[in-house]
Amino acid sequence: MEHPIFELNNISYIYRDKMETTPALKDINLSVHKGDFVALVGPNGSGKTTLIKLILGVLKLQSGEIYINGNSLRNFHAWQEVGYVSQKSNSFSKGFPATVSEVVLSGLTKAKGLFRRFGREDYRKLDEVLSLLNISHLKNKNISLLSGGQTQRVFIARALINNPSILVLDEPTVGIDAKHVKEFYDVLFRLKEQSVTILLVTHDIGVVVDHADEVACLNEHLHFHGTNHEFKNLGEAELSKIYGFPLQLVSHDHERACCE
Ligand SMILES: Nc1ncnc2c1ncn2[C@@H]1O[C@H](COP(=O)(O)OP(=O)(O)OP(=O)(O)O)[C@@H](O)[C@H]1O
Repeated sequence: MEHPIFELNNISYIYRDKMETTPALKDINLSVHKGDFVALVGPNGSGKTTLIKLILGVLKLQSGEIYINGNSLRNFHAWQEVGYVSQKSNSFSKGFPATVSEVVLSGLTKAKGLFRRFGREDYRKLDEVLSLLNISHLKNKNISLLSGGQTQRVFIARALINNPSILVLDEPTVGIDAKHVKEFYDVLFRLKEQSVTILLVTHDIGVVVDHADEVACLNEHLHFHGTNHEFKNLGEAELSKIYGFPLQLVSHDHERACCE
């Protein structure tokens, strides 16, 4: 098997301030391979954001190692390899005077620096990602005029314009209606076909298990990491143990939903 696109080895993290210490992650080991779509799930306060901040280099590693494409994060500079779409992307556009093209091209500043001019290859790449996300027709539109689902695609395109090996998405379907949630998963499916590795943080476990290849369940420890089929077969007792309250996966209308 190929070596993992990213690998977490014995990651632990504790928040410390003058008053208290809060353990957030304990001994996390996780390997993700090229083209995998992994859903990272867990209850509130289970360490998902902390883990993402460590992967994105926003928080400094305290113990353990993270490798991206075989390179240790401790001396990692190739941040254009890691695309990130935050939960807040949807609210970003309100009143922001920029076109879709400008927002997507701004994703290149990670690689090119703030004041570099864009060249022919940049515009070719822009057209490619807009087409991949079916938003070519919105190219010259002002971002503030887009719907939530369209805005979300623009920010995915912005993350993809650097050709990242990994795309990290933090709660991307919050505030998006059912139709756009479906379209969103269609987009992820297309990205997967292009061998983009996806790490999706979500509370929406009922929907995501039908789309992701693998599910990783966090609650300070990594309680489970396996295929979506293995996750669906977890018993009520195991799920409730991870979440800390009674929980089961139920099916209706061919979709699975998560209920207390
Ligand atoms: N800056 C911080 N200072 C101190 N403790 C923190 C800080 N950020 C998070 N924590 C604590 O670390 C633990 C993990 O938090 P984290 O935000 O990673 O969880 P999460 O799974 O992303 O939660 P949610 O689903 O609610 O967004 C929690 O106990 C939280 O209170």
